[in-house]
Amino acid sequence: MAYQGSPKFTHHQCDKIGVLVTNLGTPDAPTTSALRAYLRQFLSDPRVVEVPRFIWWLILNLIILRIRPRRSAAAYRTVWTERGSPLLYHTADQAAGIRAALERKYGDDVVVEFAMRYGNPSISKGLQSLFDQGARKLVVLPLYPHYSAATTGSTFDAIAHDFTQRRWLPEFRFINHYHDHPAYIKAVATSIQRHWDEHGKPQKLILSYHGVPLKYLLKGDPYHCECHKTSRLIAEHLGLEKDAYMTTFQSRFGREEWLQPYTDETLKHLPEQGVHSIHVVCPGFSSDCLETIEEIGEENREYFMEAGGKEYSYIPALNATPEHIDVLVQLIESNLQDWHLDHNEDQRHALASAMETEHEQRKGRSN
Ligand SMILES: C=CC1=C(C)c2cc3[nH]c(cc4nc(cc5[nH]c(cc1n2)c(C)c5CCC(=O)O)C(CCC(=O)O)=C4C)c(C)c3C=C
Ligand SMILES: [Fe+2]
Ligand SMILES: [Fe+2]
Repeated sequence: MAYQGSPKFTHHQCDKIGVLVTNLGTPDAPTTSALRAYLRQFLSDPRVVEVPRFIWWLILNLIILRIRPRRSAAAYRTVWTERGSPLLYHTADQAAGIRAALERKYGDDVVVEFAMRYGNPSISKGLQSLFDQGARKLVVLPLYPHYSAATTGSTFDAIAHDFTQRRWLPEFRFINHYHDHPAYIKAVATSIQRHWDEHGKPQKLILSYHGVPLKYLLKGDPYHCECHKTSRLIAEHLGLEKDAYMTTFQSRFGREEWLQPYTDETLKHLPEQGVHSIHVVCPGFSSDCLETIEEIGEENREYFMEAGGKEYSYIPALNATPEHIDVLVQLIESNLQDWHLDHNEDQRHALASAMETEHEQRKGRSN
């Protein structure tokens, strides 16, 4: 087994802290073939679909990958922009915002990259870039406020898998979740309040989260509980009574039962219960993407209006707003604590040349 080394390392370089910001990933293009490649990688992940491998291989290859890519490509075309997929450019903008903020404070002692769990840019590419820039300590921030084995857990797997191929591992911190972090709660609540200042307050606020199969909750995944906690904290922040808000779960996939209540079914029935004006916010999505822009912004709006709803609006994700960058920088900084940053250039060079000499002498001896 040949482990990948760090050939670019020199003793003159200072140890840097690398920050890898990750997100789910998105297809390279809104085409059937790009969707097939993306969905194959995504849906082959045993963290995402917990069905016995051989049975799932048959279902995936004989049914899903023959039907879904074309349908999903058409959906992606409705949200695609000049900068590509919204998920990709929002994540790129978030990383740029974090990089600028950390650079102001730490100069080039902290380096920042972003990567995607599925598709491009890959996690291994992001890590390689950080190591090439001299990172010897690493903070990974998956942009998922809520922990689920299917998302955060799977991101950890990808990092760990990359590490199994490397010779020199960094010191490593992994941000597990931030669903109840006061700064995150405040940022989401403030964005809702701002939306209300502009558009007025609706009868009900719907907090819609991406669903997962019910069996994941029953097996002990904390995702469901964390989503409910986020909703409660946001409602408390906004001073909402219990009947003024509701937590729902969207983006169901396949036939088995997922977390309930389902967003689409809920919206189809709210008007008959006397609720005609709603705003929907998706606190689990750190960036707008297909599942918010198309599914919540378009599809679910139609369900609600067709059922007799009168007013509907989607409150955008935090994306790369300064308030969101602040939250993410706070999360990262609290994970840098006690990591020594050597700002003293002279001292660093003196130490490095002493080490270089020693290194050369040792090499000389062993020749
Ligand atoms: C098949 C099971 C799926 C599970 C479990 C799942 C969990 C999960 N997903 C997100 C966040 C996102 N998912 C997105 C798209 C998406 N999700 C699934 C399936 C599962 N997700 C599919 C098949 C797709 C692809 C789109 C489609 O074909 O409909 C996205 C958007 C990506 C984009 O490019 O815009 C996000 C974001 C979370 C947070 C989660 C569990 C906690
Ligand atoms: Fe998903
Ligand atoms: Fe729960």
